[in-house]
Amino acid sequence: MEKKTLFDKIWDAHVVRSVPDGPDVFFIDKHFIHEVTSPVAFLNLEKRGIGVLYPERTIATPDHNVPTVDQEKTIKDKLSRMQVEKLRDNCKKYGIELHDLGSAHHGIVHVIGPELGVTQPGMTIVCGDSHTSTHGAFGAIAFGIGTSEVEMVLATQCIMQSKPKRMRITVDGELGKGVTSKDIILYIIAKISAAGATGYFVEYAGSAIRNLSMEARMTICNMSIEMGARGGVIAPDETTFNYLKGKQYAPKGEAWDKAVAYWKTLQTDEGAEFDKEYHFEGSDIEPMITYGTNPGMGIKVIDSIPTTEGMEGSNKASFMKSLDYMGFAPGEPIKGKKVDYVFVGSCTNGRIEDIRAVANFVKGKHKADNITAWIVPGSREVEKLAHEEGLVKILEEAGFELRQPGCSACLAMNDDKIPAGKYAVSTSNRNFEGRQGPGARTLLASPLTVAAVAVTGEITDPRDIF
Ligand SMILES: CC(C)[C@H](C(=O)O)[C@@H](O)C(=O)O
Ligand code: SF4
Repeated sequence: MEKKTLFDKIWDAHVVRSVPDGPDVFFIDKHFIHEVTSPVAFLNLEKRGIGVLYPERTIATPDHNVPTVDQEKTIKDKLSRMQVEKLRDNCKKYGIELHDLGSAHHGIVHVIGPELGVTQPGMTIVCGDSHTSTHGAFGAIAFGIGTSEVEMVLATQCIMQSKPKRMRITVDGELGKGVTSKDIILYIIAKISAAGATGYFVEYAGSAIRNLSMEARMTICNMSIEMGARGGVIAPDETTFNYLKGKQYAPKGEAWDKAVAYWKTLQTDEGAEFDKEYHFEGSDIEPMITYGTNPGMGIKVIDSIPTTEGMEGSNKASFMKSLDYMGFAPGEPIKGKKVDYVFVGSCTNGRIEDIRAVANFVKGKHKADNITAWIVPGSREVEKLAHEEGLVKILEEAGFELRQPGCSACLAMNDDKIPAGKYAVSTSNRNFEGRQGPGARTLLASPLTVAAVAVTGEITDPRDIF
């Protein structure tokens, strides 16, 4: 029998039509939409007089443009208000489930999908958003699409896709103290570069991955896109089933047993071939941080920024441009650099385990005077749990400001911006120029490292202050 990868099994089960040498026509099980990339898609549908084929397969939430204070009031920013209102109108018109501001399951689209149990193994999931890759943590094929594809999915529940190449990244062994899944993915991207997986769909495997919680797995799949991959996937297992069991949209009763039996087949067959393989050792990974302006420019917190030795021409020029933007010099240690802001949030690390990790770390401590500390839950559900578990109290006593759910300072599309020239150590996934505000300087790290930075006011190895 043909040996298949997990990715191929799911892909092949969703091909509606194969065109020789052309893209496959591919069925989409679930479609998430938000206010940024859906309005034009709906507008075009309307112009063409086409409806939404399966409204029950689409789920909506406003997340990017929303303010994270006073969400119950009218949105002040006109463009943001219009976008959120458009989303509301479109959902109403086409009968699409909307998790609106203030409702029990409002939040970042990639946080609420798993939380509701909409995201399940074996599914194909798309959204007009690159970090749709997050959902791959459940053993689903999930990837970001453009606005014209959003339109296509709304109208036909299908898209046309060429099959990507297959890559497997195996991480084996134990992780050291203070090392989190964010460090694993920052380490991988630093090793293979921000373009290292371009054209591939990545499967993450190995004992270090298997041992991670669902939330930690989501952090890894979330950042697959930051190394150019189309998406990332992790085979479902007991951790996945336990997470999903009882969730609102998870199958129930007999349907659950049937689903689990199928989900258990979603493994890469022994001997199946990948186009490219990487192996890493968990024990080589240490707390990581980025120093430059793409997520591949990462080092261990204890390391120095690379020198330009061996770099030439445009590589050297872009490296220096990046360091100039960051206000850093080649070869200098990153530890001890002064920081102005910390941001805990986003679809990478805005879930309850992340907030727990930060709260446990800062309990009984206080943020440094030079730090503004924002903590933004990924969803209302996360916010609720953080209150119930007493985490909000701990964080507020430590000087953190709790804001309402949304993308917030992950990207400068709403009011939460880092001022020009200021340094922010952030649990999000992108450190591009201007990402957190014009001129803002972003360093990506794990929630634990961010907590340590909040307490000392400078780049710190979390292992130094456990
Ligand atoms: C606004 C949206 C289209 C964008 C994306 O596709 O990822 C955003 O979520 C991001 O993280 O940059
Ligand atoms: S939290 Fe950040 S990365 Fe995630 S969807 Fe929002 S803007 Fe994109």
